[in-house]
Amino acid sequence: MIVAYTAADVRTAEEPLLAAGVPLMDRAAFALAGVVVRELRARRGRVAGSRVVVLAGAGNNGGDALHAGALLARRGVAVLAVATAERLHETGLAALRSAGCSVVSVADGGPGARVWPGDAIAEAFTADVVLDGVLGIGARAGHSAVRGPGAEVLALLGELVADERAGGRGDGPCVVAVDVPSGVGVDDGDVPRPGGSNGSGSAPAGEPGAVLAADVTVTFGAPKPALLVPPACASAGRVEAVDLGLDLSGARPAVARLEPRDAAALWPVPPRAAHKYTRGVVGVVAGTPAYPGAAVLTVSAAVHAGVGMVRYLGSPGVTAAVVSHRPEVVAGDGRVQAWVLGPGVDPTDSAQAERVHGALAGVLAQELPAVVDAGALTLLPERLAPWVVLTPHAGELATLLSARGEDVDRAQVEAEPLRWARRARELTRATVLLKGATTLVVGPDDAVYAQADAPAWLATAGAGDVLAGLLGALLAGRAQDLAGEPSLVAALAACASLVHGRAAHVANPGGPVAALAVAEALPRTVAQLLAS
Ligand SMILES: NC(=O)C1=CN([C@@H]2O[C@H](COP(=O)(O)OP(=O)(O)OC[C@H]3O[C@@H](n4cnc5c(N)ncnc54)[C@H](OP(=O)(O)O)[C@@H]3O)[C@@H](O)[C@H]2O)[C@@H](O)CC1
Ligand SMILES: Nc1ncnc2c1ncn2[C@@H]1O[C@H](COP(=O)(O)OP(=O)(O)O)[C@@H](O)[C@H]1O
Ligand SMILES: [K+]
Repeated sequence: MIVAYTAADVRTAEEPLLAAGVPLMDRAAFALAGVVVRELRARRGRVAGSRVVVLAGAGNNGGDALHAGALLARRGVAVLAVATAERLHETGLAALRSAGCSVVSVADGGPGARVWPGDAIAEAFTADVVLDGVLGIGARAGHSAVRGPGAEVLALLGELVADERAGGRGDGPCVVAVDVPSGVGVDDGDVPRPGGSNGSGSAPAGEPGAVLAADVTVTFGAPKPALLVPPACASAGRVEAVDLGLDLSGARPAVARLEPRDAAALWPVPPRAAHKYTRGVVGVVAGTPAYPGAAVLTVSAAVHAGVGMVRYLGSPGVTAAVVSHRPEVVAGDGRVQAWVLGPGVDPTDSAQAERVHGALAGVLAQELPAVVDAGALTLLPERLAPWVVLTPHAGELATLLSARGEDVDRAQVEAEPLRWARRARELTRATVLLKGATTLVVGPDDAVYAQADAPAWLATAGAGDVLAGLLGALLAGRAQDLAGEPSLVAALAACASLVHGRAAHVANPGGPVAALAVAEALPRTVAQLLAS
């Protein structure tokens, strides 16, 4: 599991080490320089003779970058530091100068010759590596946007680098972010607008913010939430965490990301003496005559995920389609350990709406775990419970929140997904799984998971139905454990997202996938996870 800690928790953990004179910055800079050396070797085939531009802000983040620059210079790299502030980290600047590097400044009164931002950008864009050490965890929450001349350099260089990457020429610089890409909301993953503020001013997904997107982020002590949470995580590139020996055992992880071995440990493997009822029964209310396919996809996923039994409830016509596709399915009501409610359910279909309401009453009264998706998201009572997992995409979350008095649209949810997923959890008391390229889960006690396991090929109609069926099977399979451990529900939701994403890879590595193929890849995916 990868766990991220807030800036405040990392600072608190640094304090005793700094007080004891542990040279944390030296460790950070040494590791940072090591990553740059590896990137230079891999991308340019050499270290000595390469060019590195260090963008350095006023604080310790700049200090890390300057010390790393000095170490690189001693290995024959031509290093130019560009100061984005009037004053730079003192020992970092001294180390850089004594290693023979040049320093220029885009800030008035800064060290070295004053240069225009355009000149600094030209130097950076033609370098082999750019180190982004403008701002780290010193960014103020809610106001993380870089201020001053550094903002212009980062924004324009960011645009050039993005264009170059999109063109696929491969001759632009490798961008290495120091600790975090400068300017992101460290704890919430926001990306501010160019020249703007955070919050409602955040850049909508897809638009560039004033952040220089990194190829690699070298993060110190522990990953920070922004490296896992969208939209900022899209600017982090590969994340390399450097162990500084911080003791974070007293701190609560702010965000977690399950890895395959975690998912394997969470997966319900039937014991020798299992029978279908001990393995769990999942009830599915999905599909309407207008959307029969959603029912087929949901039950297919549940069957392939390996549940003890699937019971299906729907109109006679849809039931016939379901059973003809999946003869394992049992049609009609009966006892279940978990429910999946809503895929392909048109809320105006009174028969299905009634089944959803009936199931929900049992869910709340008997503490039965449930997945609530798509059409059923508009059929909910005000308050739910943590064992209910809502699985909206951004548009559905905006609708759900708007129905509860929040003034928010899809673009705003995409700009601040963690904030709005948390708000939905607060308002409904349910566990919230917000689907996207990175899927967020916010569970009881505000536990947050961020999973990014899927290829973009998974963004296809019906993929959400597969996730709902898969998660329902998982909840049914672990229903007994859930009763005594409500926080498990969020971990299981994250686990389902991981398995779903990996199944898309397994279904057709490197190419397009159909939703049904993802469901059919589940048995192999789970087997691979359990074997690894
Ligand atoms: N402690 C250690 O030994 C270790 C620390 N580590 C490293 O230190 C980093 C944290 O360093 P930090 O605390 O100095 O904060 P940092 O991110 O450099 O920014 C503060 C400076 O930026 C300025 N500034 C603030 N907001 C701004 C804005 N919006 N736009 C522009 N400027 C802004 C602010 O100026 P002010 O606003 O106060 O005038 C201040 O000068 C951390 O990320 C990690 O890299 C690791 O090496 C481990 C060892
Ligand atoms: N860019 C992307 N990369 C990876 N996965 C994605 C991306 N966009 C969406 N997904 C995933 O694809 C699925 C789409 O689900 P959903 O929007 O509910 O589709 P549908 O309602 O048609 O089934 C979700 O699991 C989501 O996390
Ligand atoms: K930085």
